[in-house]
Amino acid sequence: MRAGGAGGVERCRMMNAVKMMTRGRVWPNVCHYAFPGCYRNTLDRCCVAVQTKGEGRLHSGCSATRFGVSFFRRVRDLASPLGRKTTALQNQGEQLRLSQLVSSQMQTLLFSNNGSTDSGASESDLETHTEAVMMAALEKKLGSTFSKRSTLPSPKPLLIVISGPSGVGKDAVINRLQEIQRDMHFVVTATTRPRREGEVDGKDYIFMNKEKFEELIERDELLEHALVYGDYKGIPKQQVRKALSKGTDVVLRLDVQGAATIRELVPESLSIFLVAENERALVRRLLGRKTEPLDRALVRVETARQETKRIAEFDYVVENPSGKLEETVGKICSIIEAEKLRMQQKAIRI
Ligand SMILES: Nc1ncnc2c1ncn2[C@@H]1O[C@H](COP(=O)(O)OP(=O)(O)OP(=O)(O)O)[C@@H](O)[C@H]1O
Repeated sequence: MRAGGAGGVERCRMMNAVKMMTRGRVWPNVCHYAFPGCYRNTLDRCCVAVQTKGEGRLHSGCSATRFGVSFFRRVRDLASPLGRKTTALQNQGEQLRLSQLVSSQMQTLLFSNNGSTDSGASESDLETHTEAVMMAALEKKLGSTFSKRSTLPSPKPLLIVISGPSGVGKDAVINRLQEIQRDMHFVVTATTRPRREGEVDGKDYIFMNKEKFEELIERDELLEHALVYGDYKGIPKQQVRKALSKGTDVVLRLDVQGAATIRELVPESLSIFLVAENERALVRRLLGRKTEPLDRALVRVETARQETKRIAEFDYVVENPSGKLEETVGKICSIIEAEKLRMQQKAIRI
C-alpha cells in the first residue's frame, strides 16, 4: 500500500537520517520490510547497498543479520501509521515524527550493545544528526534556510573621552585599560610639557617644542588643543580619523575644558568624568606623584575644585578610589560594553 501524497524529499531525508545512524550501512531488504511498499523505491534509490547475508559485523557481538532482524521488528511497527490513507499534510507531519522515532530507535539499537559504541559514533553525533533532519524539515516548511549571521546589529565605533581633575588618575586608568582592551586606539596626545620620568615619547605623549606645536595648530591638524598649566596639549586629528574609519573605538584623555570642546565638536562622543573618593585623597595623590612644586600643586587643587563643579556636563561619572584602580577600570569597561549594545548608535563624524 502506498502512502498518499507525501513528498519524496521527506522520505529521502528520513532515510538519510537512517543512513547516518548506521554510518551508511542500510540493508535493502531490512528497509523494505521496515517500510513496506511505500518506501521500497525511495529506499532502493538512497540506500547504500550492503549485503544482507550476515557477512561482516556492524557491532561487536551483533551480527549484521541479528541487527537487521531486530531493526526490522522495531521499525516496522513505527512505519505502520503510513499504511492508512491520510492527507498530504498529515503524511508530512507523520513522516517527520517517524523520522524522529526511527532516529531514537536507531540510537537504542546502536547503543544497546552493553553501552559500547565500537562503530566510533558518539551519542552526541547521533543527536546532531537527528537535529539536522528536523532543522531541514523546518527550513523546508518555512521555504527559507536559517541564517547563521549574527542577530546583533554591528556596533559603530565609539569616541570615548576620559576626563577629570589633575591627579585623579586619568593616565593610570588609561594605561591599565590599554593593557586589557587591545582592540581600541588610545590617542597619543601632543604636548609641550617636559617629559616626566619613565614616560616614553610617542607612547605616553608626543613631546614637542612650542614652535612645532603652533605649526600643527596653523595647519589645522589638531582636533582640539589648549594651554594647560602653561603647556600646550592637543589631539592629532589624523590619528582619530584613521582609527574610526577602521571601525576601531578611540579613547581620548582630556582635561575638563578639552572634554567640553570635544562634546561641542562631536556630540555623539561618550564622556566619562573620573573623581577621587574625596578632595583629600586627590591632593594626597597629587603630592605623592612628586612632579610639582608646592605652588603649582596649589594651582592644580584650585582648578580641580572648579572642574569638579562641571561634573553634570558628562555622560558618566566614575569613582577612582585609592588602591582600587582595577575596579575603576572594570566600571569603565562595563560602560563601554553597555554603550555598544545601544539600539540608537550614531556614526561619529570629525
Ligand atoms: N586608584 C588609585 N589608587 C592609588 N593611586 C592612584 C590611583 N589612580 C592613580 N593613582 C596615582 O595618582 C597619581 C596621579 O595619577 P595620574 O598621573 O594618572 O593622574 P592624571 O589624572 O593623569 O593627572 P594629570 O592630569 O595631572 O596628568 C599617580 O601617582 C598615580 O599612580
